[in-house]
Amino acid sequence: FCQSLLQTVFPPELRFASFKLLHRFFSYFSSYYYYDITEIDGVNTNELYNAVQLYLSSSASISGTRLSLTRNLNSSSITYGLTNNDRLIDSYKGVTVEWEHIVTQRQAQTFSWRPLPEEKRGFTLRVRKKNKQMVLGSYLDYVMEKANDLRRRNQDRLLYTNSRGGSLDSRGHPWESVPFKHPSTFDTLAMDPVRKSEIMADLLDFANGESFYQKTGRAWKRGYLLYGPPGTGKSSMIAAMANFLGYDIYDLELTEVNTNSELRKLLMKTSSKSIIVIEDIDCSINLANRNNADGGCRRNSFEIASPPGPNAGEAGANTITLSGLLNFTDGLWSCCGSERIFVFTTNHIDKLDPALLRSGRMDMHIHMSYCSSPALKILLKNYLGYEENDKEQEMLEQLEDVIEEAEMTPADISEVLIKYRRDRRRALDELLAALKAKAEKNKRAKKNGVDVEEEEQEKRALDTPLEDGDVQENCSKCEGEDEAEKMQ
Ligand SMILES: Nc1ncnc2c1ncn2[C@@H]1O[C@H](COP(=O)(O)OP(=O)(O)OP(=O)(O)O)[C@@H](O)[C@H]1O
Ligand SMILES: [Mg+2]
Repeated sequence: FCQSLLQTVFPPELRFASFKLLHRFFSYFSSYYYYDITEIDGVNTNELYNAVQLYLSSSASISGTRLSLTRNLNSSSITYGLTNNDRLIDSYKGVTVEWEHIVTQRQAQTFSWRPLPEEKRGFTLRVRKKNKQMVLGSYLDYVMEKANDLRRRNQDRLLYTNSRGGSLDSRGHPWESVPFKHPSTFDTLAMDPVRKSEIMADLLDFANGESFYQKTGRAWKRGYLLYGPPGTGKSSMIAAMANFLGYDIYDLELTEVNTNSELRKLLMKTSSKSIIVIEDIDCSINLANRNNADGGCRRNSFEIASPPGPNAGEAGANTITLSGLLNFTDGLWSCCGSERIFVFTTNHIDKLDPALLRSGRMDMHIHMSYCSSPALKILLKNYLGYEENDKEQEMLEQLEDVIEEAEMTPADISEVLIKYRRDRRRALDELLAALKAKAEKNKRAKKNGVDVEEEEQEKRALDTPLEDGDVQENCSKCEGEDEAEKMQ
């Protein structure tokens, strides 16, 4: 009755004006500002709405009473969202703000090119007047940044390969991507724990170092060289890095790339927050140490050795030079994107030119070596569920006595543990026997001056059955080149 009375006595304009006056009056005396962030801004989606939804999802998952659950395409994680009129308190650098999620029914729609959703959704941000500047400035930037980070982490990792060499597909992309779900993490990686935490700290420093790189005027990139015998965990380390940082991986097969400009196109099409990997760099780059006329040694010009091209007649080296690669990794091209990690792996660090190894290129050299005692404990724990204070303590001591001399790779040790994983005692006995046999062999070899590693690789190469047209590859896949040429 009152409402209808009001409507008859006061015309709509007067009512609207008085509401506006009242609103002004209250907001003048209120100590808060209110900011509305609607989901649809006109006809476009409001990016800030999505970012707030994602940002609050992490805290909502903890304190929200009624949540909406979503899972995006290509993601294995669930995102929690606030539902109708739910509110959340957030604090940032000592400032408290309140978020409220408002969901209302949309008035019946007149014709619209893009039908709008039935419900009108939005957030209202309540901020103390004195904190307005800080909230509208760094707080909202922080929300956007956290939301981007969450979005990336929620998305599954992608592995990009340049299987087409450097040529572009119909969309102008030189890379092909597949979902990358590699189980390797720093927990599963068997290596010295001290070294492992140094690497993780270095990676975090890099990922959180945007302002440092800006301040020092350095390109926001970092190079890691993983070196060591086959089967020591170099590729596993790369997967662990990607999972640890939530970065995608670009597996760059240099021998598929023909020219420096193709290489540049490939590298410029990589996204930030990614790891660019060149495995077995000593095999992809043929160290051609050329002497110039007067016999002096010109700066090594490296040509990429490549097996004959797709057409039988095409043979010989590509025109990519290592300096072309270094020009990119050195940052000349990092203008097109930052926050990139380069990882080169090799079985033979001694074959690499110091120019490649200097800091600023390969900033951190990581030696993935034969299994040590601390690494063995990690493998026993991961494969057999073995804990330090288990009753087989005496057996562990016997293993530790022989592990260094045996010089066995984690790959070989994992093989023994996998084979007998259902019978822990048997696994430990078999492992001890294998370690003792290897240590014995090393001792004999040292006495006769034989390089066991080389011998093992040749044995492995001979054991691998050759397919038709397959080229025998051994000794870190590159020394065998002359044998390979002979066999062609
Ligand atoms: N340090 C390690 N920790 C845990 N597992 C390992 C480790 N090293 C090797 N492995 C096991 O051995 C297998 C081969 O390891 P990986 O491919 O990482 O070796 P690699 O050093 O890259 O060898 P290559 O030089 O031949 O490429 C992996 O699947 C993994 O299960
Ligand atoms: Mg590898």
